[in-house]
Amino acid sequence: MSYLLALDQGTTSSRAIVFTPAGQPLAQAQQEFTQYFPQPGWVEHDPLEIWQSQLQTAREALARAGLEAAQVAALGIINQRETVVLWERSSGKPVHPAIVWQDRRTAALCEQLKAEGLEPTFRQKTGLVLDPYFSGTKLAWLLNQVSGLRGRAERGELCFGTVDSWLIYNLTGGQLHATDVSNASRTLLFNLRDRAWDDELLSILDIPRAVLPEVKPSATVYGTTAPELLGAALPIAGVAGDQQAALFGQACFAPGMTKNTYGTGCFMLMNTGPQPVESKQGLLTTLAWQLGNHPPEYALEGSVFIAGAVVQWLRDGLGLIQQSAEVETLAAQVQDTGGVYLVPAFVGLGAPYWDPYARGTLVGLTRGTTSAHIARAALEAIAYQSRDLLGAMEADSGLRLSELRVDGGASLNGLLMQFQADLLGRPVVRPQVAETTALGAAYLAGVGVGITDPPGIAERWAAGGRFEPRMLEPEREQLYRGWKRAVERSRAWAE
Ligand SMILES: Nc1ncnc2c1ncn2[C@@H]1O[C@H](COP(=O)(O)OP(=O)(O)O)[C@@H](O)[C@H]1O
Ligand SMILES: O=P(O)(O)OC[C@H](O)CO
Repeated sequence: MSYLLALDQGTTSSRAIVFTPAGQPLAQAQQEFTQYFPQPGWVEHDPLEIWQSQLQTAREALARAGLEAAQVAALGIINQRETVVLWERSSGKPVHPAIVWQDRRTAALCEQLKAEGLEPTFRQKTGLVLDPYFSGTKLAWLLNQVSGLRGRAERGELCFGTVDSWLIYNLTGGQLHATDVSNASRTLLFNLRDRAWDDELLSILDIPRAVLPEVKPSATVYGTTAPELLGAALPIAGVAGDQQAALFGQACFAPGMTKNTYGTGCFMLMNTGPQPVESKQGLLTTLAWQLGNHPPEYALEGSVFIAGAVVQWLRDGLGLIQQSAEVETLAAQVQDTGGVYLVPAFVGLGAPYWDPYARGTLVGLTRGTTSAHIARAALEAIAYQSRDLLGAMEADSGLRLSELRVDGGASLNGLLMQFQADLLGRPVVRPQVAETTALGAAYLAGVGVGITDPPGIAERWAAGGRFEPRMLEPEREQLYRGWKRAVERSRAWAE
């Protein structure tokens, strides 16, 4: 009876996993969906394809687990964050393709807001920076650029949501227009301390309140699914952004505990406890979660836009490998990159640089450079970007990390994890259950219906692989200096 169903709506695929009450995955289903690149720097998804793929995976996972929906105690939703969906309140029809977090179309609007001196206001109230990454300027773009939408939004005919809201709306048969605090904290419209939509920010971006969802805790009963969808009315009891959910799934409950997720991008989050910590190093301050009526917890976050996606580029763009996992064998053909650095600034650079005009750069090539050197440079770039984040995080928090908990698709790569440990000079630890983000969704839902709690989750967390640093400090620092030089070459390129 107390199985938990996690819906993990990621950037490139929808996934559903059924977990046992003890947090072990029982069955899963996954579906990739289409990525649209209508113009350079633009990235879109079809909201209906997101919904359909998510629903199908939920049904498949339940079928594979051999469970009736009625045996599931609760459902949790976690999602790619910041991506904007706008739909008709009455019919549920999207009025535009979803604008994905990676989309850079609002770079000029962000520049304009900065030129008007508004960045400190956004930073102080939301913990974010003025970068096209976040939802607010994407929603403003839709209302300003697509004919007819503003009037309809003002009349209350449209709903805005991040992907969690879109799924909640569909799962409840159009009954609920809601989001959780962690997703709201990624919109540029939400006041971190008041935990409410902020009138001043709404007015700057000219967003009518009527489009906004109701904001709720991350673990609480939102409502129930329409019974015909999954075969029973399941309580939706956990909702969070996927990166915050991974922090939860990694049991990072004490201030200072940190995880890094290596998926499409790389997202390092440090729990900072019940108070938001302002970053001086270009990191974000974000809401980690709120469990029922308890006070919320906050996190510092470093967001890197391209991590595992650089491996996809080696596969799909360059054709160097057939499958992502083959990158490890190719990179292992050489001992080092032979001085080659790849800066994967394909959609600009996120934390701590925040340069939407940076572009991908490959430097240090010689006649001796082979595909193996490039593959190795691609993997190392993921680790260098994470080192940038860790350095910033330790400077902001004043803490020194004793180890880094890792998860996500690319964390399965042993060569990358060893290089990461070497480059950080700290142990890197992978948990036994690799599906940490989905596990976070299940746990949040479990907390929402009162069948689990953080101490129980922390007790169940168990280490799987552990990578000890082996590199000597002079080599580590020399390599890292090279990376910093390479980053400089990539910057302000598309300006
Ligand atoms: N063995 C591997 N080595 C490096 N990268 C990998 C490996 N396996 C998968 N990846 C990368 O990990 C990413 C998928 O991880 P996942 O956690 O599922 O991401 P997301 O949730 O962002 O879709 C892809 O970008 C893929 O290229
Ligand atoms: O889809 P993922 O797992 O790469 O996560 C995307 C992030 O939530 C974007 O902020």
